[in-house]
Formats: sequence, structure tokens, C-alpha cells
Amino acid sequence: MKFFNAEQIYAADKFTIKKQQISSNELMERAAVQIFNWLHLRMQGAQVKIHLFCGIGNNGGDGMALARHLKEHGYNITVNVVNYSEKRSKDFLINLDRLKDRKIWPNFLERDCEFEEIGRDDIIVDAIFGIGLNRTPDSWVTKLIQHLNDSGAFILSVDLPSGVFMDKAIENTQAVIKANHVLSFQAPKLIFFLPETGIYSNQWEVLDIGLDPEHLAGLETEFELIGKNELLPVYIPREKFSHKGNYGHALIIGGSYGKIGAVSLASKAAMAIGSGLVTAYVPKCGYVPIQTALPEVMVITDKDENHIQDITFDIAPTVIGLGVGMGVAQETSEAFSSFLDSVKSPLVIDADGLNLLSKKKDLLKKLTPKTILTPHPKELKRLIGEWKDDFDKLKKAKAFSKKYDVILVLKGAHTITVYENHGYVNNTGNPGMATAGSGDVLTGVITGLLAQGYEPLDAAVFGVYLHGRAGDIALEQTGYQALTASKIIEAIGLAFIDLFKMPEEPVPQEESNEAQS
Ligand SMILES: NC(=O)C1=CN([C@@H]2O[C@H](COP(=O)(O)OP(=O)(O)OC[C@H]3O[C@@H](n4cnc5c(N)ncnc54)[C@H](OP(=O)(O)O)[C@@H]3O)[C@@H](O)[C@H]2O)[C@@H](O)CC1
Ligand SMILES: [K+]
Repeated sequence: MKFFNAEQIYAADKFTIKKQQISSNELMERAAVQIFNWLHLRMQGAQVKIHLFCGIGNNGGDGMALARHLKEHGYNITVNVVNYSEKRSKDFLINLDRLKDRKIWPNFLERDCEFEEIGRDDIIVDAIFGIGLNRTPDSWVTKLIQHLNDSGAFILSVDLPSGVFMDKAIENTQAVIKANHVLSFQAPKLIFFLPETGIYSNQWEVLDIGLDPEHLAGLETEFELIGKNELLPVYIPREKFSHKGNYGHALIIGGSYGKIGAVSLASKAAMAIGSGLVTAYVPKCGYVPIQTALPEVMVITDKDENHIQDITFDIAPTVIGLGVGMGVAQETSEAFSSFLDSVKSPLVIDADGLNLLSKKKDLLKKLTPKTILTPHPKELKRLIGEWKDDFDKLKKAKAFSKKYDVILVLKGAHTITVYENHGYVNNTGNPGMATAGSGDVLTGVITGLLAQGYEPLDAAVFGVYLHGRAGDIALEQTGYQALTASKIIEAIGLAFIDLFKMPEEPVPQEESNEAQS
């Protein structure tokens, strides 16, 4: 699913209005009816107090139109206009008149006015600002926003939480609505997925308001949300007459005294994701543990007992995953540098491999094209330097990817894979996966996919998705706290099977008809 920017949404509005021969007000009405149906289905006429706060633009217009529908269905509402500007939009004014025609008189909120009391059990509809926000709200609007956040009431935001910009960082965190639920029109917004802005949208849902699908499909976007629809075409099916040689040979290089488990996890994950053969390259102390724990995996040992000192081998792996548990000893660093002089295979580099690259940035130039780097935030900072905010981070990551021709997997709650000018946002995974060894599993997963012939970018995006999905499936048995890296590996098979499950049944007809009435 694509993430559109504000200009693309405005243009899609215009295009749709022209093509479907409707007025902009009719489009607003569609949006408002969708929100009304959502609320009505859940509230079934309950007399909980609903406080609507509407701006003077089209986000406010959505709120005014919603107020009319709520009133007509007997809901207990108060309507407030947050009068932050004289420049009211045409469709806001039309909907204000329609409210007045029905004898509903909104309270007009201005600087220095008193705000109405809101109970903890009430509901707030936030339609103050939408995608048109272009500067930080005034201090009195900020105070109102704080008043709403402090009320403890359930906040439903229209399109996005008021105070979040579509394309830049928040300047004053006090001036942002903390939404319990966001009903976003047509497509999700990138800001729901970035840590600094995502915290303002506890939950979100997309409402289809019928913008022209062909027009939207033709738009180029910098970011997209990854789900089954994006990945099914990427999946490489298993051929009946194939053999293990068709599925590649993954070599996992890493480990040091006390950290052999990292290689064990990565190798096991590479096997579970379907690599034909897997070999682990470890210091001598890793030989017995890996041979004992993983009968399917072959082992090559370094000349040293405790640290890797010389990366040479006489096998021809399809792909190499390097760095997990490896340490940053001087000898390891030198061995890594001379290994990069001759390596031709595709590479996945994680953990201490990344730390070594950060220490000697010249090594980045020696990487095979489209090497996949999988940094967590601290490792990323060492690689690309400090960033000001999430948007700056993405900009720097793109520049870094272009400069060195690498694929960056920015690990986080919503991992984003960046290649050149594009970002692929993941939507699987859960906080239980913030656990030791989870990253080692991801390295194994991506390496194992590359071994099977997936293109590097596909392997990275698909690997991140499957790793997260396996974590979600494992969570059902373990809960957040007891989720371990080994449990993620065990669920990889189910993550593949889940890829081909049909989506859940739609809501039965009677129920959806009720919502329209
Ligand atoms: N296809 C869709 O998705 C559809 C979208 N629809 C809805 O339209 C919404 C976008 O509406 P919108 O363009 O009127 O902008 P909105 O956010 O209401 O802001 C209003 C104005 O406020 C101003 N302003 C900005 N910052 C400010 C500040 N700090 N303090 C004071 N003023 C400030 C700025 O005007 P300016 O003063 O800069 O000229 C801005 O224009 C969208 O989110 C969705 O809810 C649906 O109706 C139908 C289909
Ligand atoms: K809003």
C-alpha cells in the first residue's frame, strides 16, 4: 500500500471530483458518512456525551458533517468550532449552515475563552487540523489540545491526530492530540509508522472514500507499506523436481567466546527459511556447540580458539551473512578487511560487522553491490551519524544507501528497508521481539532467502516481514515476556503458511445494513 503525501492526496481529490462528476462537498459527505457508520456500528445509539472539536478547514468540515449525522440519529453531542483563522473553507461553511438549519449552534472557541468540561467517560472527536497543518498551532489552541489530552476521554481523530505534520517533525509536542483511534481517509499515513509521530496514533484504520483507484495506482511514492499483497508476487515456489542444490548455500560468519549462540540462531534461522545448505564459520570454541545443537548445519572453524582471525574457506557459498556475535577485536577487524578484498558473493552484515564498518568507513567501498546492512538505531547512528528527527533519519539513510549502493534495514517497531530513494515499511512484529537474539534470527532469515535466489531488496523486505509474522504467531503461545529468539525460528514455517491464508470473512450483510440506517 502506498503512502501518499499531502499534494498527492489533494490532486487525487481533484481528479476524483472531476472524473466522478461530484462536488467537493459530496466527497466530504462520503468521508463524514464513513466516520458516522464506524461510530454508529460501535455505539448503537448509546447516550455517551460526544464532544466534537472542528477546525475551520476541510478537516473541520468533516467534523461538522459528522455532527449533523450524529444529531439526526439522536446522539448526545456538543459542537465546538476552534476558530483559529478567518479563512474558513467553502465546504466547512456549507456544513456549518446545514447544522444551523437543523438548529444546532456550535460554540465558537477563541483565544482566552473557557473550555467546556469533559468527563473521562465522554468521547472527543478531533477534527481540528488534518493534512493542511503547515505551522505549529497558536498557544491558545495548544492549551485546548492539552485540555483534551488531559481529559482522559476517548479521542477519535479524523484523518490524523491534529498537530502532526504530514512531512516534517513535530515542533511542540504539547500541541498534538494523543488519539486513541484514528480514522484515516483512503490510505494510511507514513507518520503512523515513525516512532516520534506514531505515538500520537494509538490505533488507526483506513476508510475508503472512493478516490479514483486507477489514479492512485499510477502515483509514484517514496514509501510503501508492506503486506501480503506486495509479497505474494515475490514468493518463489518450490519446484517438484528440485534438489537442495537449487536452494543455495548460506554461510554464516561470526561468533566469539561466549557468543556462539548468535551464530547458532542465525544458522538455524537460515535453515528454517529454506536455504538448501548452511555452514557456520566460527572460532574453534564454537565447533562442538554448533555441531551438537544443529545437526543440519556444517561447521568450519577459524585458526583461533576464541576470536575470528582469518576468514578463509574452500567452499563456494551462494551468500554470506556476517557479524553476529563476532566481536570487534583488532585481529577480527583485519581479517574482515582482507575478506572484503576478495569477496564476490552477496552479503548480509549485522551487529559487530556493522561496528567494524563504522570504525573504518573505507571498508564500505569494498562491499559487494546491494549488500544488506541490518542496523538497530545505535548501530545506524554509528554508520550514518546523528539525525535531528525521524524525517532527517530517513533522508540520511537514503543518501547513505545511494552513496555506497547498500540496502539498509532500519530495525525498529516498524522496520523500514531503505534502498536508494525508496522505503518499505514493515507492519508485522511486536514488542515481545525486543529480546536477545531476535536480530541474529533476522540475519539468518535474510541470508537464507538470498541463498534461494531472492533479489537482495526482495530478500530484505520479505525477510523482515516473515521474521515479524513468525514473532506474531509465536506470541500467541508465549505472550510478550516469554517470547524468545528460538520461538521466532520455530514459527517461521507457520509464517510461510500464513502468507497463503485467505483474508478474514467480511462483516455479514445484515450488520453492515444496520450501520447504514
Ligand atoms: N481525499 C481526502 O483525504 C479528503 C480529505 N478531506 C479532509 O480535508 C482535510 C484537509 O483539509 P484542509 O486542506 O482544508 O486543511 P486542514 O487540515 O483542515 O487545515 C485548515 C487550514 O488551516 C490553516 N492552518 C494550517 N496550520 C495552521 C495553524 N497552525 N494555525 C492556524 N491555521 C493553520 C491552513 O490554511 P492557511 O492558513 O495556511 O491558508 C489550512 O488550510 C483532510 O485532512 C481531511 O480531513 C475530506 O473532507 C474529503 C476528502
Ligand atoms: K484531526
